[in-house]
Amino acid sequence: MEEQKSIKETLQQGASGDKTKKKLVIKKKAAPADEKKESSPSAQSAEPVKATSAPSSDKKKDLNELIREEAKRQGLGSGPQAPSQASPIVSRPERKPEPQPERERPPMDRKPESILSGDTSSPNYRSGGGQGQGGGNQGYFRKEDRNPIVSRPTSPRPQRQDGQGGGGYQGNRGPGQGGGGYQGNRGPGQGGGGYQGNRGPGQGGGGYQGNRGPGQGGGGYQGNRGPGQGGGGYQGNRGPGQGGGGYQGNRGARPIGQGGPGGAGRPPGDASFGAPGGLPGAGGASGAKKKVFDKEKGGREENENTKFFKQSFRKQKAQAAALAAVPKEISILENIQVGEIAKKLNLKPGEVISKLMKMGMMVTINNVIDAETASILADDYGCKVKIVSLYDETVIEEEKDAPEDYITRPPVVTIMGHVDHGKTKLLDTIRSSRVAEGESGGITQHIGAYQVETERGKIAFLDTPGHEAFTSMRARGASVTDIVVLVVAADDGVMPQTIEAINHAKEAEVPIIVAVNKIDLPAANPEKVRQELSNYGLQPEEWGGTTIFCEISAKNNIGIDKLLEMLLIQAELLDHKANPKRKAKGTIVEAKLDPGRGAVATVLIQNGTLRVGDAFVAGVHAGRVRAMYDDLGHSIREAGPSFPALVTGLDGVPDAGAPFDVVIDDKEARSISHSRQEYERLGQSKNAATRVTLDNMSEIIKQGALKELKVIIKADVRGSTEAVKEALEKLSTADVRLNVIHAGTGAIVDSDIILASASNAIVIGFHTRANPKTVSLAEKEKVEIKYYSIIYDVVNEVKASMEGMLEPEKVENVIGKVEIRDVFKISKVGNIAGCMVKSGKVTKQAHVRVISSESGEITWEGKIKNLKRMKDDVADVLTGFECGILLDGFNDFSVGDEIEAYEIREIARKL
Ligand SMILES: Nc1nc2c(ncn2[C@@H]2O[C@H](COP(=O)(O)OP(=O)(O)OP(=O)(O)O)[C@@H](O)[C@H]2O)c(=O)[nH]1
Repeated sequence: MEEQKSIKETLQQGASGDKTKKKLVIKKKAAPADEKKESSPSAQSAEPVKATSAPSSDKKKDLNELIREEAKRQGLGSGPQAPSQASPIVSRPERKPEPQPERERPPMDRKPESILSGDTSSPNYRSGGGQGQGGGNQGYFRKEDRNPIVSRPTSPRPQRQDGQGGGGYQGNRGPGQGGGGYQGNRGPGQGGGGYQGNRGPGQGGGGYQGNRGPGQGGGGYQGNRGPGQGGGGYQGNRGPGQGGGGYQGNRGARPIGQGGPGGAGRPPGDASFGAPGGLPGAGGASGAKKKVFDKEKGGREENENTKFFKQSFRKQKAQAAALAAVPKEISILENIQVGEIAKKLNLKPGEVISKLMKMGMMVTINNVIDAETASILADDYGCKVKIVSLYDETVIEEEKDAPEDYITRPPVVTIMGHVDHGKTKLLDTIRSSRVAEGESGGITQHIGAYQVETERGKIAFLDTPGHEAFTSMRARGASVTDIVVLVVAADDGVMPQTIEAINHAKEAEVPIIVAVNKIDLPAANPEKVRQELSNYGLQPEEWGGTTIFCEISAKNNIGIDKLLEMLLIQAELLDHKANPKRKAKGTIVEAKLDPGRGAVATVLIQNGTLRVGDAFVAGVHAGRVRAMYDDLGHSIREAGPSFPALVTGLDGVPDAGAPFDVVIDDKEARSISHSRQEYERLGQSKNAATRVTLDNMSEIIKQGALKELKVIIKADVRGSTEAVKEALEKLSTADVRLNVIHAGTGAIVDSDIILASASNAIVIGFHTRANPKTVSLAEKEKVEIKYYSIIYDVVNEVKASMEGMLEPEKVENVIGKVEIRDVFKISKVGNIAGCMVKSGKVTKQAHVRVISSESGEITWEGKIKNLKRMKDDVADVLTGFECGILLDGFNDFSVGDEIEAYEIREIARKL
């Protein structure tokens, strides 16, 4: 009773504004141990009936009376009243009594003053209305108590779904609900304590909350309300979109979207306690409490709670809206900037950045992520990622044209086959025979492609060594060839590159015509070729298959006409059409920087007609046709479908296989070129991750992503090529096949790199090197070139790589390049190379290799015996200085050869 007295005193004092006795309330926390026990869940659990009729009910009665009394004193009325009455309590909804258990009065720990003053900061704040408990603020409990208001531990809890927490009676509910206090049957996503009526999903907050629509949050008493409201404190019945803490009356009269704690007589959105908008007469009473409320800690909490609820609600709402806007599929390049993918996903960059951070990636808006990361990210938003090429990403809109304008165009033919089987000779024979037929006039020049005219019609040939043109174009996703002529030497039969060519053609779904070449040779065995090719799915027509075989001799011009005829018959069957009336569209066959004319490109027109003056985009470059030539050097004004034209007027050298499109004007051309260059820059780092190297090989094998290790071997002599090839092929295991896709002699050249790039292969140079241009191409394409001089090293290293047991890597660091400008023969000493250091430096201690200026091959490797500058022995000589070099045991060098100086460093492998 002493305690009750204290409370009463407190209430009275609180109402009169005297704050000196507030400490009395705090005393409540130190309630007698037995009383505490009674109200504790465990005690209630043991004796539920007793618990409900325990002395606490007396306390409750007294307390209720006190509160009513106080409420009356303040003119707030009691019990459920009509909303028209000028009292916040009056405006509470009438609730039908829920089938609730009897309640136990909670321990009191809040300051009554704050209750009376409208402080509903505690999420557990509850005010009655249901169960005939009358109006007035009644019942409050500490957060820690969880559910002191309704403690029915023995009441069987109705079945509920996952994610529900909180004590006290809780009706059937959906998932994700938490909070204490009585809570009626509710939808998912609700949290909060205190009595909460039947509600829709997405509600949170504590305290009494009437039956409400979805999306509401906030603590304190909140009447029946429309959707989208948040905020704490007492809030009357209101329209949608209103939030705010503190007491807020019925807001029917206020505009939608009000927030902030309410306040007496304040305008909407005012951040303080106020009167219910639209309810006359309440302003005075509530306004009197304003000061108290503001100074109370509870007020601050209220604001914080309100802010929190509002923020989290807004966040949820924004997230839901954002998710709805994410497309089902996006297309990206292999690499994409964070900002760019956010744009494509219709999300804010911040959202994407935080998602990536959750995935363990610290990124900024400008960072680039790879396609795999992008896919995982997009997948989280239910969006699929399609990886496209640079040119797909910057598609140039197709011109609409009439079907009746389409006419049959000449076929485009690529010649492919194994090395030395006669591809070049065949092309030469076809071309020279035509030139000989009297078409000469201009200066014949090699432009990489040409058209020939036969009695039956025209044929365009791509005049570049088969694999290089075909593969580089395929590597860039271009498909220009209609028919492949597979040249197989009748005396040699099917060889690795023959098979490679078949596979390339099959992959590109291009029909093959076989030209069995060199039938003039005595060793020719065309039947054997037929037999061998049958094993690769090329059944000759005469054997009941579908493949046309032509026996020819490119050298002696035998069977060439027949071959051309067969090509045209095949073309008729394919019936490729094009519209010469539309803007030109084609593919770059080859391009280079011409000293006199700048960048020039051979363009194979695939559709439309190209004219001098047309603005165009070629790959990542823009231009305007300044001049055009045919393969004979004749200046031409226009070029129609299947015509290969040499074009000048480009602002850069495009890649072979890049698309060529005529656009409206220079401005459009420059704009497309600019975006492509941007995308290209972003994509530069992409290859590193996907290319196979000796370092990452075992990891890729382990991931199961590598079933076949492709290798290109280049060696100084044919014997070495075969030996290395044989030794490497033996390394094939059940899991990984080692496939030498190309083995040749001579220096490593661009076409090796292009093939390696298209096939994801590594290049092995055995006693041979790549020239600087090829090295930079390899760097650009991220193709690994490994040099060896001992076959044992090649085998061991590749084997170790496949098994993931690499020794520390010996890294060769080229420190300088020296050109031999003179050779001095000195008897008994040997030949002294009179040199100029072209780059870096040469040191006495360095390893050196001599590279032949003629073949590009390494002719010797070893150490320097003597390094002299003028007459002095020196330790090193720097760029731009002359020096004399005596090699340790090698004299067979010539003027023009290069000496490469290098160091060898050992570094640990990073697998
Ligand atoms: N006897 C004979 N020799 C031929 C014939 N066709 C080509 N050759 C010879 O075979 C050799 C190789 O011919 P190329 O045309 O260079 O062969 P390729 O397939 O283009 O070779 P790569 O460009 O190295 O791939 C040359 O010496 C030609 O003269 C032919 O029909 N008969």
